[in-house]
Amino acid sequence: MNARKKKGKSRSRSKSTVSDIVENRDEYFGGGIEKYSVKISKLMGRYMVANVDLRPGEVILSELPIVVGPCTGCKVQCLGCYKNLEERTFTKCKQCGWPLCSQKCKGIGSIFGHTETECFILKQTNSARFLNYKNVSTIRTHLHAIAPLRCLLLKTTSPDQYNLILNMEHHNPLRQNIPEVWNTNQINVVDRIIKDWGLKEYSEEEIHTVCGILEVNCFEIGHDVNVRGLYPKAFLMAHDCVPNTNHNDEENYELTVRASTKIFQGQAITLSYAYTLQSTLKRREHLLNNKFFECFCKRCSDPTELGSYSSALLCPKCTTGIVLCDNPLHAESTWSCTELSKKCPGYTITAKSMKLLLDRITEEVDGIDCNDVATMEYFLSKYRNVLHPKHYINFGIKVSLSQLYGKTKGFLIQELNEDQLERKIEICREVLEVLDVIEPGFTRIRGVTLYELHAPLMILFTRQAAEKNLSKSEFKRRLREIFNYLKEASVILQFEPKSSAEGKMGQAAREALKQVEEWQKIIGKF
Ligand SMILES: C[S@@+](CC[C@H](N)C(=O)[O-])C[C@H]1O[C@@H](n2cnc3c(N)ncnc32)[C@H](O)[C@@H]1O
Repeated sequence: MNARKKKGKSRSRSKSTVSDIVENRDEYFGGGIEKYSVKISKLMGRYMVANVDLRPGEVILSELPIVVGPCTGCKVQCLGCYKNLEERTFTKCKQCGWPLCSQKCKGIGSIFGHTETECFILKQTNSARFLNYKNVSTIRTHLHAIAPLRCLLLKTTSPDQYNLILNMEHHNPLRQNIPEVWNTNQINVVDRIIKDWGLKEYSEEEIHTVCGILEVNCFEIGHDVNVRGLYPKAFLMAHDCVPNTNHNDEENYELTVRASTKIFQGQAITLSYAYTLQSTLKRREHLLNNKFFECFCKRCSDPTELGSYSSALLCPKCTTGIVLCDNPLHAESTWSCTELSKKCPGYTITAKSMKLLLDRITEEVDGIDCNDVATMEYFLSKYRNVLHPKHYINFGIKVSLSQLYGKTKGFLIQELNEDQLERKIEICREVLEVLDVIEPGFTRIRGVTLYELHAPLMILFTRQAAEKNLSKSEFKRRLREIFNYLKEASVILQFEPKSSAEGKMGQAAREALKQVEEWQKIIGKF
């Protein structure tokens, strides 16, 4: 699961209507000191609401996981630390024979790694005899059973934690009717545990339930590793396509959830289970197939996606009109030109044709090298009369360009000419305009984009200041602008892990800010 409206306007977008609230659930409510309480609605089940007004950046909760394990669809990983083992030499656990990065892996015997109990069970069941080390990639599917096994082992080692897990949503009745989901779990998890390993103390239904709980409630965590974690409280946050929280996890998998915007008392505390930079169609499809519910949030219900135009096309008939989905809550809905004046003779496209068009364009984008600035710019130009400038496909390209200008070979920041610096500024501003709608407030991507924006502004400023082309007031205005972007970037990025790319960017922002503050001392307050 993952994490955002303009500051100060959040109250109007509280997720649950009063009539939707059925009952208060106080069992998660720790003696009045928690910043949230749990309510239950017919639509969403249990969900968190703020007990007090929460400021952007404020910690809502911090907690260790109940269970950590490999994701489904992962590559072959170390059972202790989850390093990808497919592109490196590795070893087998001397006891149980399952893959490890080394006999000294720090995850051996660790509570969120390869525990003694797990090792004992995997050894006792002689489970490694099913692992074909001659064809390593075949081991991938065997790892699907590890996280479910870790949950099941809690039944004896920590019954309280097991009961906490069993209290989570599994959507068995819905998942049972999706063969790809149910049958895959039957083969990779249920049959593996019961038939191959002979662990008959668990029923098929119980194992399917645990699989469902992991699918519905896990957070994707870990740094440079493909890991999922089940947390005792954070799972209670409801989904919203413009969430109001952000989260991070530390080396020890501790998860910290912070408010990304102001959250008013009584408002739902939300995160996005889908990728916010995608279109409504894609997000809703993901939520239905992976989280088993239909999203009816304000963004999904609005053809303009709250003015972010993430799904909008340009009209091929009148060329100025915007083509939007007639009913975004129906995947099969037609799309029409919304130009109301007489300029457009009328344009409608079926859902099927729209899908074909977007699939073709997506294939083209997927073929672009992730460092190829020129081809990305060519793509934007090629589709300038087809895709709305803020369409999610264009937006993805612009996010990449906002970072590539100044960073990639041939486009290093000091090498950029004035036009290229202006282009970086233009793209960063366009990206921020959309982010202010779909990922507002203290969000990682806003922090990064603000930092990216300060850099070309600073270079242009120093070049022009050196040429003495600036009046005193212009000098101060430009410096103030840079200062403000840097300040916000450093505030947002201070919450990122120090060793991460974003954490390092936060550090760089703080250092650049100090330099600007030094100039301020010389030239006076700007
Ligand atoms: C991680 S759980 C959240 C906790 C869950 N509501 C409970 O009572 O255990 C995710 C599930 O909550 C429900 N849910 C969360 N957000 C929702 C939303 N915006 N609309 C409808 N259902 C939602 C869906 O059933 C989803 O599969």
